[in-house]
Amino acid sequence: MFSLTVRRHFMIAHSLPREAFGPAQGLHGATFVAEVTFRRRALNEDAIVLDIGAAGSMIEEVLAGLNYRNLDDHPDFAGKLSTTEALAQYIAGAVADRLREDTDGRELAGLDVTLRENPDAWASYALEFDRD
Ligand SMILES: Nc1nc2c(c(=O)[nH]1)N=C([C@H](O)[C@H](O)COP(=O)(O)OP(=O)(O)OP(=O)(O)O)CN2
Repeated sequence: MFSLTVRRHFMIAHSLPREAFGPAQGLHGATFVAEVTFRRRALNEDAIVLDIGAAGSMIEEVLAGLNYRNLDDHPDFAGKLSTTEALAQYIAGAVADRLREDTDGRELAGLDVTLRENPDAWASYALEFDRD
C-alpha cells in the first residue's frame, strides 16, 4: 500500500458545551494542522498516489469552508460538538466526496485525516473506500 500525505492549517473558534470539557465549554480559538493521507494499492500511470498540488488544492477547498469561522454558527455543526475527532471525520468525508468526482481519485483505497491541536495532542479518522 502506498500513501501520500499533504498538510495544511486552519483557524476556527468554537465552544464545547459539555461539562467534560471544563474551560473549553466557553468560546475559544484553535489553530489546527490538518494532515491528509491518501492511500492507494497500486500507483497510477504517472507513478504517483495523487498529484501533490491537486491534493493540496482539494484540502484547501475543504478547509476554506471552516477557516476563520465560528463553528458554533456553522450549519454543518448545528447541534453537534465540533471536537477534534468530529472535525477530522468531517474533513475526511468532504475530501472523499471530492475524490469520488475524479476518475483517478476513485482508484484510491482510502484516506486518513489527522488533526493536530498542538504538538502534544491530535486525533485521526480513517476512511476505507468501497470498491464495486
Ligand atoms: N478528545 C478531545 N478532548 C478535548 C477536545 C477535543 O476536541 N477532543 N477539545 C478540547 C478543547 O477544545 C481544547 O482544545 C483544550 O481544552 P483545555 O481544557 O484547555 O485542555 P485540556 O482538556 O487538555 O486540559 P484541562 O486540564 O482538562 O483543562 C478539550 N478536550
